[in-house]
Amino acid sequence: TLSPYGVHQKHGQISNQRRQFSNTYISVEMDDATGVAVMKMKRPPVNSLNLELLTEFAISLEKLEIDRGCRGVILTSAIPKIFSAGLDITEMCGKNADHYGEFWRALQEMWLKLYGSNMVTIAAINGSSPAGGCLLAVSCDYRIMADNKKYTIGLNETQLGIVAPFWFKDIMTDTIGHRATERSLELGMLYSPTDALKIGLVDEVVAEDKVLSTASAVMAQWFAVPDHARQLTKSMMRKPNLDRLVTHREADIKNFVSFISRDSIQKSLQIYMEMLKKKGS
Ligand SMILES: CCC/C=C/C(=O)SCCNC(=O)CCNC(=O)[C@H](O)C(C)(C)COP(=O)([O-])OP(=O)([O-])OC[C@H]1O[C@@H](n2cnc3c(N)ncnc32)[C@H](O)[C@@H]1OP(=O)([O-])[O-]
Repeated sequence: TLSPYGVHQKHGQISNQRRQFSNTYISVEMDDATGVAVMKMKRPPVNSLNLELLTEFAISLEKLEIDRGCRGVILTSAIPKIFSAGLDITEMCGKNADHYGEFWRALQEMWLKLYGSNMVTIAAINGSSPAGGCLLAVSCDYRIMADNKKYTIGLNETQLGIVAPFWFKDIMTDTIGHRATERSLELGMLYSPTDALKIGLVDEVVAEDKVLSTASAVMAQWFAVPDHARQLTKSMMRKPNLDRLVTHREADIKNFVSFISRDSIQKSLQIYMEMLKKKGS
């Protein structure tokens, strides 16, 4: 009952169809022949992660997780030149404490689903990927970035006067090591694809038009390993980080809400937003 990619039989027959579902900000194309879903973020102009996008992201992943035909997800962007600009700064500015709490909880939820997924997750980074965009990429099993020196990736939070929480830091440390993370996070560094490859922040840099095809080829390699063995290994590697957030989830929300509500932090974010708008005009 297994195809060459190990696709399970569903409803008694192997289906050879592409299925699509689309929300406002996320579209998913599921290929039943390969067991691979391509999940695209589509929130112009820069795929900034607002509450709705984060919620749709978590729901879409959950749907794929329970879909027995789906073994892997390629995460990418429908917007040229931008993977994701990270958290939507307007969600963290001028709102009330309840809103900040709800927003942070949605971010945690999305991350627990993505980082904790049983599926093979591959980030096809087809554009810039700062802060929360980098978090998405680093939470996947494998990262392929488009070779364009205008694109950058990294956790640049300190440049905005804000601080990446412990769970961003933990997975960055697991990816590039303690010393590189310390320097990178303190300085809020953004790396070109070549530099990101050098420090191991991405696994491969390929021509822009080869990002998706490379992701499919890498997926086939990961599918060659029996699912149960790969999944148990992934869980063994990632469980401590997942447990740490689950255990400290409420404290993490409280911490974010009190930090982001400070006048000085609100001022920093406003100045950063004005700078972004000036640059764009
Ligand atoms: C608490 C700790 C955790 C925090 C984690 C985070 O992720 S913090 C987030 C850290 N993230 C960053 O530091 C990334 C900041 N963004 C950038 O560096 C660049 O936008 C870019 C390189 C992603 C794209 O460059 P480009 O030249 O292609 O595009 P452009 O620059 O011309 O922008 C177009 C429009 O989008 C707007 N807008 C942009 N980003 C955001 C946002 N995150 N949110 C909201 N809005 C945003 C921008 O103002 C402009 O609006 P306008 O004027 O049309 O009304």
